[in-house]
Amino acid sequence: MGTVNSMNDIATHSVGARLEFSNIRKSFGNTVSVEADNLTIEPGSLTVLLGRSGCGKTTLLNLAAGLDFPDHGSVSYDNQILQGPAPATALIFQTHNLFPWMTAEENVAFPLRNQGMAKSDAQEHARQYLKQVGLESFSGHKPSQLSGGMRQRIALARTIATKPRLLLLDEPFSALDMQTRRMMQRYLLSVWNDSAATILMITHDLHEALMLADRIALMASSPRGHIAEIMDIELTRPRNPEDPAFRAIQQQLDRFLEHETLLAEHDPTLESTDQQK
Ligand SMILES: Nc1ncnc2c1ncn2[C@@H]1O[C@H](COP(=O)(O)OP(=O)(O)OP(=O)(O)O)[C@@H](O)[C@H]1O
Repeated sequence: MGTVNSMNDIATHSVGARLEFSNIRKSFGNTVSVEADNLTIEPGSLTVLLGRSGCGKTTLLNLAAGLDFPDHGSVSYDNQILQGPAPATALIFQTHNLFPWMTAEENVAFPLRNQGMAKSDAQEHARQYLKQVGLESFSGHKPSQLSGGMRQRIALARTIATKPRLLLLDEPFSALDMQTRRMMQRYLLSVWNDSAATILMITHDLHEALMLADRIALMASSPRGHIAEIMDIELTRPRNPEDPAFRAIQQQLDRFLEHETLLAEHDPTLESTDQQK
């Protein structure tokens, strides 16, 4: 579930957070999960992390959220080293984490009420955000009465309603059907345009990465979690998958992932570690 740490976080921030990973290394036992020399996520940017399964993407996202800490190096948020949960930050995972006993509207209103918003205002806001994800007529339904895709849309509405300065997304749309997925991508882009939030997102979907990102950080499996390359994606928006420039970058990314998969096939330590997950 998204977390926002202070009452002032609501609707008052217009500038996204700046993140900086400096010489970080994070291990679990003997497994190095992430090793990144330097990665800066500029305020208001939309960065996508790409890499094969098990290369350390989620670990990096957890470090950005301040839910975990590097063994070496540091993660800074607006030039302050993170020593606890990152402020004004929301996380969305593949699964939704809605409260099952609450209706869709109550779920979206809950964090707003927590931040001190009056009940009627929170309800009104919740209905507006549900409308934006096409679910206004389901505001009285409980999660169990809705499809997985609808629940994920409510989770996104609930998170966006809190107006985070940093939005961390771990494959948020991977469980959605293609049509809903495209709709959510458009919604995320409009939220990004309107809010100036900084977004750091993991996806395995190259099409999604190229439709959304203004930067793509390619993570390698060997050494695990190493940032192999950072690409600025300068395609004009709205993006067109038929654009030859779009397809050329997609092919380049495809080749990177193919190469990574081949490497992993020849490195049993990478495969066996993944299987432990
Ligand atoms: N809590 C943990 N305990 C032990 N090992 C872990 C832990 N978290 C991650 N790892 C290991 O660190 C490596 C990176 O995991 P991580 O989940 O960050 O990869 P990922 O790129 O997000 O993978 P996926 O795309 O499959 O979600 C893996 O080898 C994983 O097994």
